[in-house]
Amino acid sequence: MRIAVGQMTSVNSHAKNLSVVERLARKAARESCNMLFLPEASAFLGETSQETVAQAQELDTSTVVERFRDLAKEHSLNISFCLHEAAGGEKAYNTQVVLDERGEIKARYRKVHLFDVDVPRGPVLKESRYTVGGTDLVSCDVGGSFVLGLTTCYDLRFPEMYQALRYCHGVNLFSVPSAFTKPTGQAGHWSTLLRARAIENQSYIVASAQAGRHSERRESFGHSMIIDPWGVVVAELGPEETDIAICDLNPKLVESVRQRMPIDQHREVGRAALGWDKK
Ligand SMILES: O=C(O)CNC(=O)[C@H](CS)NC(=O)CCC(=O)C(=O)O
Repeated sequence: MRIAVGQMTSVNSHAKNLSVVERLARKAARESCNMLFLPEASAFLGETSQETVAQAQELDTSTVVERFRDLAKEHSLNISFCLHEAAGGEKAYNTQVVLDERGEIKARYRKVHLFDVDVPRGPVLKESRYTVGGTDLVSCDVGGSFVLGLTTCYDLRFPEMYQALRYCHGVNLFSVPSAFTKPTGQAGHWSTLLRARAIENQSYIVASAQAGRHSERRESFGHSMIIDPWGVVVAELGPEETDIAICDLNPKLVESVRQRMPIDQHREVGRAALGWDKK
């Protein structure tokens, strides 16, 4: 399966973001990719929480979702993208959607861990002010040989979520669409945690990131990457560019890493204390 990780600088306009997404999808299709992964808030990145909630979409009736579905169909491309989904009342879900190559919704994941953080030398962000946290772990089959585990941004700091997806859902590929802050990215958290999740779960990681300046008040770290199950960064984008990077995923590499280093059989605490097991 050939995949593309897409990077962009979303703003508070569906139309502007969709025209960038169209460009990335066209390029991914031209490069014979089967799947395109887009960052958190790929459809809309609000400058205020009120704006984000006001623009939240209903998946079933949204014309924005329809545009993504048309793109998937047109290019015969599986697409992972993110938007805020209306939750009723004053809040929204921070949702990742996976479309198949016919444009059908294959999976919907509502971000579980909300970023309520006073970032050292950075902004104070309080995601829970406008977002309702999800409660379900979500995975889906992609490309025949892969089980994709859906996670979003700040989830990256909660390794137990990745382990639950690996051991209970049989995941061997994780998506981590993100809008990582610059200070936490510059401190090395982004690449270190992504590589750790890949190594400890012996799985591919596709981390599509927002990049550069969205508005006067908001900037993201960029550096989208694809990491293989041995922890090697096999594709990476820069701090600001809008582009895709490509990788051919090899299911045999997952198998050989897991066979040579069988941590699934050695995880004494995981099995005894947590009771997680393979599906
Ligand atoms: O709210 C939106 O419009 C889009 N969502 C985000 O930007 C989210 C919540 S504020 N950002 C993160 O989770 C950053 C995590 C991070 O940077 C870290 O863990 O260091």
